[in-house]
Amino acid sequence: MKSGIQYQIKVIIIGARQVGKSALTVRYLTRRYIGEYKSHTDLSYRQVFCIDGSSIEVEIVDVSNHPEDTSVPVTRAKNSDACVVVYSISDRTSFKAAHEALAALQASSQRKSFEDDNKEEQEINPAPLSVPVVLLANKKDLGHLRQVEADEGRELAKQFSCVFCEVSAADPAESEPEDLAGIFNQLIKEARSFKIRQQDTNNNAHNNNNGSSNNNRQRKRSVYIINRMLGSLMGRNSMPPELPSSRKGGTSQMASSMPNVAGSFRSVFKKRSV
Ligand SMILES: Nc1nc2c(ncn2[C@@H]2O[C@H](COP(=O)(O)OP(=O)(O)OP(=O)(O)O)[C@@H](O)[C@H]2O)c(=O)[nH]1
Repeated sequence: MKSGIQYQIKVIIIGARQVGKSALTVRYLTRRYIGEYKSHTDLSYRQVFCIDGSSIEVEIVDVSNHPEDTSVPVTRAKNSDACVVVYSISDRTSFKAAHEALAALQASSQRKSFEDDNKEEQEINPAPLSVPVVLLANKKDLGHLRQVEADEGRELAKQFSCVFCEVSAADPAESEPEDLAGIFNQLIKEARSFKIRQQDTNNNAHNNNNGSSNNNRQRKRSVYIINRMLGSLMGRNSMPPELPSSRKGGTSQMASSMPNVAGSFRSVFKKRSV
């Protein structure tokens, strides 16, 4: 990390083709509106911001869509710290694509938490999105061509617990209460808090793992001691006795024929195990 930089945040902008992803990114970074962008590759912008006294290097990746592919390339959102999903209010297909993108993001969050959480609970309460997400309905200035109502966007955002805003890269006066810069800054702040929480969780998990490997080492040592004691009680080449199983409600053949040894085994086990 460069000196003076406290955090690095990667924000991914995804959405269907021609919804204004580049126009919104450039509007945020330069406060200007540039009408035409011709690019078939992802555009990456880096800028250092001072937000709430923290120096944050923000990388914004404006994800390009393959001209023949109508789906949103959600896999690009992997390894990002925040995500902006864009659709155009004058294009219902782009709204549908945004819905699919949010569902795919949620599915990938769910897969991640399935690996270590209670699966039944996950089925009842779907996992929240794994990174902070904002849903932006762009081209608000094109009200006369509107195909998607603001309430539909709001409802969709509610369904996926993300922030929603109708904006216009072309005409900022059309944006909802917060300006575009306010929305992006809020998202970056949220991503920073998210990252800090995640680092804390990882550190705790790491410490717990160290603790359990120490326990494992101690457990191995106690098993070794038990084996040695059994060896001296029964002679080197004898097989260790089976422990009497209280669950089965009976004693093993070996234990009943050698009650003293079984008793010793149990007391040794109790004393030495951890
Ligand atoms: N009226 C209006 N037009 C917009 C707005 N934002 C973008 N546009 C126009 O929409 C078209 C597409 O804008 P881009 O920013 O290139 O959209 P994109 O999503 O990056 O496009 P792809 O890279 O093809 O996926 C351009 O002609 C822009 O001028 C807006 O807020 N209002």
